[in-house]
Formats: sequence, structure tokens, C-alpha cells
Amino acid sequence: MGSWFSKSPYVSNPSDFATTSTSADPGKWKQYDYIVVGGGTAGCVLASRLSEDRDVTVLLIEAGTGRGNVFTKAPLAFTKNFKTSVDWEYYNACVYRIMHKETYLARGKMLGGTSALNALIYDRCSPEDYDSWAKAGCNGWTFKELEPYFRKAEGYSPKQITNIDLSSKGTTGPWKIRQTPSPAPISDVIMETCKEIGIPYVEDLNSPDREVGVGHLAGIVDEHGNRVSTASAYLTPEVLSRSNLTVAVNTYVEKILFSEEKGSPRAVGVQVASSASGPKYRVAATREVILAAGVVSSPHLLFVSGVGAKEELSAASVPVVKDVPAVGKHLADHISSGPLIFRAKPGVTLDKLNSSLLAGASAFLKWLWNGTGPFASMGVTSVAFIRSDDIRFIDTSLGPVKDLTSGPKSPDLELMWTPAIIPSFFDNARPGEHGFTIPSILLKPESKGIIHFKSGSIYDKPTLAGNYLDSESDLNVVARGVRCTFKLAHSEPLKSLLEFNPNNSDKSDYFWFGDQDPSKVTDDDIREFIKRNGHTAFHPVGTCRMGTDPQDSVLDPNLRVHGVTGLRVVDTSVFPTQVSGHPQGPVVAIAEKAADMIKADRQI
Ligand SMILES: Cc1cc2nc3c(=O)[nH]c(=O)nc-3n(C[C@H](O)[C@H](O)[C@H](O)COP(=O)(O)OP(=O)(O)OC[C@H]3O[C@@H](n4cnc5c(N)ncnc54)[C@H](O)[C@@H]3O)c2cc1C
Repeated sequence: MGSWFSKSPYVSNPSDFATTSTSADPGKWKQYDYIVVGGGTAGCVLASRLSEDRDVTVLLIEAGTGRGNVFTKAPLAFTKNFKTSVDWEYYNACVYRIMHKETYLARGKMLGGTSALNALIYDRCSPEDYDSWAKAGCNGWTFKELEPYFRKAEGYSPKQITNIDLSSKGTTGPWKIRQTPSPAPISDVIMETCKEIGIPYVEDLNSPDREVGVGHLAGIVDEHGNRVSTASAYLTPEVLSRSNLTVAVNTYVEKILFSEEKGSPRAVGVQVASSASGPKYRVAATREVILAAGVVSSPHLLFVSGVGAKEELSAASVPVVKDVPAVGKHLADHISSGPLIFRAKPGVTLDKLNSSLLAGASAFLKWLWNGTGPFASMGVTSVAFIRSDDIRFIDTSLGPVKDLTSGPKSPDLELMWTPAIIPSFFDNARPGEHGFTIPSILLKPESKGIIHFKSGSIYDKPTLAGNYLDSESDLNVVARGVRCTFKLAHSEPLKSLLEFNPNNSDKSDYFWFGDQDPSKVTDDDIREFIKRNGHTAFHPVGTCRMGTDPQDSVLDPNLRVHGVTGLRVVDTSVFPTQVSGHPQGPVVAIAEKAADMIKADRQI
């Protein structure tokens, strides 16, 4: 049993694993076979799998802390870590250009990365998503080829709420997966009402043959009611005790270092420091540097190291190592309509937790005591993945939309309900009020964003320009989702649990839009609501995407940076296009596959 005085499994002083030498010769620096940059969702998987081979040495470097905190463990408490020291806190401009609105983007800054701070939903997404990647030239990335890696990661519990065919799942992997019961009765009623309005019921949203429909989600929650981040799943005490694995925390990778090899750049190591003003250290990678720093930091690190569009590098006074124009481009995110909130009768939502300090505190203490109660559950336990052209329940008269789905079985819209009033991530309901919140989320955006890098310093935070609603079709897809949500709220059995005040004319009241009579809400009212309230759904991908054209992608299908030796990227930035669901499942499967690819390359 460990004690308070047991040795930390991490290092945080760069002199323990790197060298102060300014020599350009990597032979003079401390050396590892592989350096993994970023101990986040993908990085923990890579470090764990690569260090299984005891003949190689692996250094994992994480900018944030080694240990999370109580809010990284309690599933329902995840928003408590927003805008704290474990969050990078980025900002995203251009939700809707004309409104010049800026919205907040959370990203985890700790071991486990964003998997330690997110909403815990486990989603393999649509199999057609990956097939479309392969069709576009990314050989090796069909669903069939990725499925073994989903299974390898999955530790599906034998006890599930719905009838899941566990033979199509992994049950022995490190990532514990379990459906959690709805924390309040209204969630299941919404699911029932979806069925009533014609949305098909899907028993297993992670089935290899998944069709669109409504169903119960899987969550990354263990049997003790704790979140399972990739740090807790993959960096177990057994893994951390490996003598060939070094895990450095509270350490920033400031840039990638290169040498020239046969006329093209080769990544030979990284420069690190504990802070912007701290001393600089160097550490060598004899085989590969693998960036797993996430959708913002991976392209940022490439840029500050001289890999990016040559004109942009020159404008920022960064010496050009390799002209790769797509770095930081093709940002594809899921945009939410913003919180559409309906007033509910007392007793069916979670708002009772907010009725007094005591109510919330005692529920939290219950979770601390035995891992049960609402805090052991995910906030979102069921969703509907639907198509905006499905005439069974969608009003298709609301503006034209383009079919950007990955295929006929894939959705472009998600209706996602939380059984509580959530006006924003930082505001609670007024005590005594009850309701539920249901944003409509665009899954297959036509609009693409870009990251603007300002200088050659990793400490100079870049700005994201999501350009979310640039496409009229994107706006109309979300609007069709909002129209469908009104239909849902005014259908039984849900309708009987709700209260409407159609005379509410106070536009600043969070109930205002949900209170409106849907027959009087115009299409333009809906579009206006989205433009005012639209927000990222926290799923940006694609800023170092893989592809075959070096002008239009950053990586080849083996995840190697075009024209650079010894440098790969493995995280959500590599997605060629957006997936039609939640991205942490896919990125873990990608990291599992990448680890096998890297191991196989070593044998050559
Ligand atoms: C609020 C929220 C809710 C979400 N909910 C879900 C959900 O329910 N289900 C789902 O599937 N997805 C969800 N997501 C998205 C999902 O969590 C992310 O897409 C995914 O975890 C990103 O994984 P990654 O490996 O790309 O990056 P990350 O997990 O962000 O890892 C990057 C790591 O690199 C480190 N790093 C960055 N720069 C440096 C540097 N210079 N030096 C050293 N280290 C560095 C970071 O600190 C971090 O640990 C959510 C996201 C958010 C923000």
C-alpha cells in the first residue's frame, strides 16, 4: 500500500530527464527512443503501449499536473474544472461572423488531458466515418481496420442497462465502459418521446451496424462511480513502474528540434522548460518524436518549430524548416444551437441538487462515500443521432441543407439532453426552478475554421477562428434540429411533465425561447436564436489532418508529417474529416493503432 511519503511516479525537474547543453549535437543530450509530447487522451495510450516493448525507452512529457483532483473523478462534476489550472482555456472567435462572438473552449491540462475533463461519453461514432477516410485515400483506416483497436481499448462491463451484444465489444481492455442510469426520470421520458415522434430506437449506439436513432449512451465510468481517463486506464502503477518509461509532468515542450538528413529535416528531439522564464533543456529522440498535444497545441508546436505555411512562418519571424501549408487549417468542430431550455414540473429533473447548498453537498458526499448517487452518473445518458433530411420527424421545409453525412446510416444532427437547467457552464438555475436543456448539435460541418498563430513562442496562445456558421446549410441543419426539439417538447409523454408560459416575453429569461408556442416561432426566429446562442460542442478536429495531398493535409496515412523524418502526430488533430459523434473513442482507437504502426516500423 502506498503512503503519503511514497515516491512520485513522475518527474518534474527537467534536469532529471533532459540536458542543459546548447550543443546542436543530439548525441550530447539525454536520449530516449521515443518522445511522446502531451500526456493527454492519446498520449497516455501511446506511452503505455510503446513501453510494453522493454527494448525501447519512452519519455512522455506533459505540461500539466500528474494528478487530477476530486472533480476529475466525479462524473457529474466535470464542469467544475473549467477555467482552472487544469484547463488551457482557449477562446474561439467567429461563431457567427457578423456577431463577432467569442466562445470558450475547454481543453484538459493534466495527465489524461481532455479525457480527464470531458463529459465521459463513449462513442465509436459511425462506421461510415472511417470508411469515408479510407475512400479519400487514407489507406488502412476503414472501420473494419480500426475495429480491433476499439476492442483493444474497451473494458465493457458485463452489466449494462440495455441489451448490448458484448461479443461485438472489447471486455478486457483498460478503458472501463458502462452505461450509467439516468440521474433524473425526465431523461428516459425524453427518450420515450423520441420514439413516439418516429425516431427509431437503437439498442446499442456502438454497434458495428449502427443505424441512426435514439438510444442509451455508454460512459467511461468504472463500477465504483469514478471517471476513467486514459491516464487512470493506461498509466497504472504497474505501467508507471516500468524502468523504460519516464513520465515528466509540469513541463512544457517549447519546440521540436531538427537536423538535416539527406536534404530533408529530421526531428531529433525537443526543447523543454518548466515555464516561459525557466532554463531551457534538450532531450533527444533516437527514433521518433510523436506529438499528442491535441488539436490546438500539436499544430502550434509544429508552427513554432518551423513547420507550417512558409508565408505565415515568415510573417511570425519563425525560420522555415518545412513548408506544410495545411498546419492549423481545416478545423472542423461540432456547433451547438446553444441551450434550449424547457420548464418542467418539480421532481423529475436534477435541479433539486441546486435547491440548496445542503442538497448538492449531500449528493456529493454520497458519491465520495460509496461512489453512488447522481454524481456517479453522466449528465447526458441518452441522445438521438438523426438525419436532418429524415421526413419522418424533421420539418424539411426549413431552408435547404446539403447531405454531408458519411453515408446513408450516418447522422448529421445530435439532440443531446441534460435533465437540468444549464443556461451556461458557469450559471446555475434559479433555486426552485426545474427544467431540462437540449441543444441541437451539427455533426458534419461544411464550415471550416483555422488557428492563427501569433509568434514563435509556445506561450503565446493562438486564437481559433471557428467560422462555424459560414455555411447556410450548417445553420439550416441546426435549425431543423431546434424545430424537431420543439416538436419533441410538445409531444407525449414529455409534454405532460412540462409547463409552458407562452406569454413570456422576457428575452433575457432562459426559459423564454422554450416557452414560445412552436406554431408561432418562425424559421428566422430559430436562426436568430442559434446565431446568438451557438457554442462549440468542444469537439474540434483536423488541424494536422492526414491525407494524400501535402498541400491539403499535414500527415500521410501513417501519421508522419509530410516531408519530415522522425515526426508523427497522434491525436484528434489528425482526423481527415469530422466524425459524426463524440471523438474521444475514435482518438483512443487511433492511438492504439498508431502504437502498433510505430512498433511495426521498428522491426523494419
Ligand atoms: C468539456 C468537454 C466535454 C467533452 N465531452 C466529450 C465526451 O463526452 N465524449 C467524447 O468522446 N469527447 C468529448 N470531448 C472531446 C474529447 O475529450 C477530446 O476531443 C479528446 O479528449 C482530445 O484528445 P487529444 O488526445 O486530441 O488531446 P488532449 O486530451 O487535450 O491531450 C493533449 C495533451 O497535451 C498536453 N500539452 C499540450 N501542449 C503541450 C506542450 N507544449 N507540452 C507538453 N504537453 C502539452 C495537454 O496538457 C494535454 O494533456 C469533450 C471535450 C470537452 C472540452
